[in-house]
Amino acid sequence: MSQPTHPTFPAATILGYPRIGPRRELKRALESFWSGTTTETDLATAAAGLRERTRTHLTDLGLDPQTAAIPSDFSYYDQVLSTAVAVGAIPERFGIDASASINLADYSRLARGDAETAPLELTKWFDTNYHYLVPEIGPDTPLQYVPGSGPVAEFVEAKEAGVHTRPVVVGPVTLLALAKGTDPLARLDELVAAFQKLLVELAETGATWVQFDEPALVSDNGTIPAAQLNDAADRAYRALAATADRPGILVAAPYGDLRERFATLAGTGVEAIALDLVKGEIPDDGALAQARGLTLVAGLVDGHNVWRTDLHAAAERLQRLRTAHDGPVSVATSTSLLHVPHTVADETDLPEQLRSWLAFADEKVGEVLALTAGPEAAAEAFAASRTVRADRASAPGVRREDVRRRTGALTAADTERADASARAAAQQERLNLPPLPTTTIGSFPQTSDLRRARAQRRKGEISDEQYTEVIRGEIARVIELQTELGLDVLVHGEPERNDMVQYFAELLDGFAVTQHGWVQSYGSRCTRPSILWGDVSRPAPMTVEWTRYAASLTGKPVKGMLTGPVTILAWSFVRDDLPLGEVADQVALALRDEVADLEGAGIGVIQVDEPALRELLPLRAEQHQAYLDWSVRSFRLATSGAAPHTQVHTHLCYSEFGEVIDAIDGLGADVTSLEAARSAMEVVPELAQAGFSRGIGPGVWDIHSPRVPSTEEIVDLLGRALAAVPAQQLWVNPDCGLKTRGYDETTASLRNLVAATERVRAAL
Ligand SMILES: Nc1nc2c(c(=O)[nH]1)N[C@@H](CNc1ccc(C(=O)N[C@@H](CCC(=O)N[C@@H](CCC(=O)N[C@@H](CCC(=O)O)C(=O)O)C(=O)O)C(=O)O)cc1)CN2
Ligand code: MET
Ligand SMILES: [Zn+2]
Repeated sequence: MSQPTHPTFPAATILGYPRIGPRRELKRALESFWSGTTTETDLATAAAGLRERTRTHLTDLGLDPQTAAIPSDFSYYDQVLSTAVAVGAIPERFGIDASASINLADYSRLARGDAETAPLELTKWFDTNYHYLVPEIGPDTPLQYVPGSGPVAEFVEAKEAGVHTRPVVVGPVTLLALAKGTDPLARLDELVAAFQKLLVELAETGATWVQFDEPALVSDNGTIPAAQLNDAADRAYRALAATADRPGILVAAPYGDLRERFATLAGTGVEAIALDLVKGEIPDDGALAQARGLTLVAGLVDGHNVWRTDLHAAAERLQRLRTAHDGPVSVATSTSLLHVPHTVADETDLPEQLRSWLAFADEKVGEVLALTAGPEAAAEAFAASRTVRADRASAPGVRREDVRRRTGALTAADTERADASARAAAQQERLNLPPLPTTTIGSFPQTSDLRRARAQRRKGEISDEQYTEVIRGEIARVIELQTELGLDVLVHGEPERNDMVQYFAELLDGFAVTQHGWVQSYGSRCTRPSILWGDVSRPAPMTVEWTRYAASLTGKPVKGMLTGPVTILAWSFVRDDLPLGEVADQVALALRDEVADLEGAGIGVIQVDEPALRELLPLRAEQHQAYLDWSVRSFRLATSGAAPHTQVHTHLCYSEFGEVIDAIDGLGADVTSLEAARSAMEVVPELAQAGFSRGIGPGVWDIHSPRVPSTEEIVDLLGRALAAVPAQQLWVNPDCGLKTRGYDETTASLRNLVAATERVRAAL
């Protein structure tokens, strides 16, 4: 069989670019479409404008507009959803014709659900704070390529605008590895057949290269056993490579190391493989021998963090790869730039020195180009890279002896509390809670009034005193609402927090925050990850006044609310010059002081959220234990200064808990609330089997959807939980905080939650 020939792969490229827009244009366009303020055409026009801007901008930054160097990787909501839709993998319950192009209302319905239909499940994308929609692929799910799909339309749009792009889709192995349903892998051949049609259509429209993202191949955390994954990669790419008329195939493996799967892919007939050389290693000579003639795309610029690249070190590795590999070597980012903000140039409020250490998406394009040009041609960039690294190493605040002395003096005793049953007795005596206590996870709806007040304070339009009054007014309203609803453990509602991590980062030393550094978390929702650049300490209490005020308004217990060390690290850009465990200890000690101050203010229940505990779990099994050791230890360090009669809660969400069940137990919290509603409480028996004996609050209300759960539904969920754990262990709460919900559904749902609890209590 004659191999198709393909134009040379571009020397410099990126694996993807942020699609939300430098001022979150896509967010605004989506949200106004969803609210009915604008039409589908308005949304499509806004998106086309963003894509046009991206192509022009990347061209201006120096990527070649003619040789497939510019990726076309747009998605209205999520790239996994968009790929699933392109191959027609749409669950029947949505009543959508999977063989035709989907409209944006239906596309949105898959992501968001509606009154009758539950949306696709949302979960974490590898070890990032990005969330994808879980494809549902069972034996009967339709799988057929939809002609004129997103990747083709986007390629054609760019071509007509004079830019020859490289379409990016999620690869077949990753799509199935992430899917739920009975044995998704059994559908591999049909899925590959659908992708073959995509390849043919792309070739017909003139595409020369296509990128398949296959991050599942760098992980062994998935549900598919390693051998099967390797075999699937082999089968899928042999078949794709055998497609008669097709573009060149680049398989990208971001977030880790392909290991033995590199040789597997190399043997399939694909033309190019992109390696994450930030997280992974250069393949050994034996593996490279099998890749002779292939293009290797060296991911040397970190797509997942914001520090400027050490260009000399990267150039040295590039040279090593060029020497060892018999074939072309290109330069790229290690991952899509989806995880970093657009540009440092917008951050005019950052201290100049810190700013000089950073590279966001646009600056990373410059680094890729400098590496491609080499140390001589790009002498200035190389010199600057050296200067800023030296400057960073010696800058004040990066290393603080007071902070290092305190972490250096820690002992095992600092992570131990009194015996759990003694604690439980002391807490019950103090709190006197009914069986099945009801509570919420912390935040109440973030209204536009609150966000506006924060924006006004930032611009100096209202004073700090006026802002404080707005927040106190909201706290009083939220306390009154919870009292009226009859909840048992109240919260202040977190109205003062722009974000559960950024809020703390703004109050801790060692962090900086950005003005425009928005990064997509899911759909239209974004965060501005903080930058943890130096040693961390707490100059003053951070939450005590708000909590004390809330507690002064009620006789019921009010839960203090903190974000845990692991989550603060996971949702920030963290310094790369100190082991994560040491950074976590610094953050934990700051939180430990906050716990002590909350206790001092008379607060008897304190929740330390760790929703990101699972997120940072390494993608390779042999690294799990070391991670769980430091992460669990840092949580315990933050919380174990609490007196026995202080009830410590924790909260986890947004993931499959299976692999971290023992770690959840290891956190040692008196009460643990977890997301559970969509999975019908399956985590409760898992915890019970693992011997978990402290309080459990499995979520009974899926707060990611506007649907109000009925009283009967909640009674049913509580019944399932009670089948696995004794009543005295069970708490009743929603899946997560309510900040993204409105007040109507919040009030109605909490009313049903309390009514259901009363019904179940009466039957105990
Ligand atoms: N960091 C983080 N990661 C997380 C979560 C989380 O809560 N935080 N939760 C999980 C799910 N992910 C989520 C991520 C974002 C949001 C979210 O609601 N984000 C908000 C922004 C939150 C925020 O930073 N708000 C700021 C800024 C708000 C804003 O847009 N201000 C306007 C002006 C406002 C006005 O005039 O009305 C502006 O700057 O232009 C504030 O409240 O102060 C959004 O996209 O809309 C929710 C969940 C997992 N990962
Ligand atoms: C993503 S976990 C959120 C926990 C936080 N306390 C809240 O209620 O919003
Ligand atoms: Zn949560």
